[in-house]
Amino acid sequence: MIPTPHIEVDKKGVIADTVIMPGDPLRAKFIAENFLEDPKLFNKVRNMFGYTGTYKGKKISVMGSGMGMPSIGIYSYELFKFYDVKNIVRVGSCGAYTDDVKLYDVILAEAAYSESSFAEAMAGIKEDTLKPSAELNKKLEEAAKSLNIDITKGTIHSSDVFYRVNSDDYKKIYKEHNALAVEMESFALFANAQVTGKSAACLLTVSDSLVTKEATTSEERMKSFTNMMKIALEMAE
Ligand SMILES: O=P(O)(O)O[C@H]1O[C@H](CO)[C@@H](O)[C@H]1O
Ligand SMILES: O=c1cc[nH]c(=O)[nH]1
Repeated sequence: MIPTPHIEVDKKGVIADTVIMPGDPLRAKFIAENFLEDPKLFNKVRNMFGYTGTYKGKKISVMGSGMGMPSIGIYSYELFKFYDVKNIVRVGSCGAYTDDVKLYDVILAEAAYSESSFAEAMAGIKEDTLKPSAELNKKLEEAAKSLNIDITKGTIHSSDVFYRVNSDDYKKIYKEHNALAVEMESFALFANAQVTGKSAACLLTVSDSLVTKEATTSEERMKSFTNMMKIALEMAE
């Protein structure tokens, strides 16, 4: 079924085996324009920009996912199921739940805990914690090491809500699930990888802290989170 309702590509092979996937489509544009050689725009439906180019000679794609599980649920499923994409590496921003991680630190998700009904609605998956591909994580760790970039490994929280009436709710989630930080997509991405037999992983950069209330600007979030981008690209290479 190509093109799909949300991706206008009508041929297989235009999108690479590995897709680097930030939430923000402008971050996808930034990665394509600053890191890929000869990037070609393949999708602009709903301004969800997707590009294919090469990195150190290897074909690679980068595409935005939008915010939240319904959005990444659509894009990652279409990429895995209809465009034969094998690997999706999310590169996102997150809010720290603990002082152990600081602004700009890079986190490699070892598991995503969520209260979301996405996985159960999608495929009857009842677990509230889903795992990324162990193989992709190993390669991402090796890539980070080769680039001399420190990463923190641990569980993350994939939340359906950005704003909570009780802003201290995170303390309970941190305590019960040992989640280092919060973002809004990985649980659905990992569920779709499981359902389609493909591979997914997630690197996050700490954009703000629920503990200290420090925060980066939206400009910084779009452009300065380059360490996780370099790790993901190096892994694909
Ligand atoms: O920076 P991205 O990848 O969009 O990730 C985080 O930022 C958004 C919220 O501001 C959510 O999508 C969350 O997961
Ligand atoms: O989902 C997110 C992303 C960044 N910061 C947060 O507090 N939540």
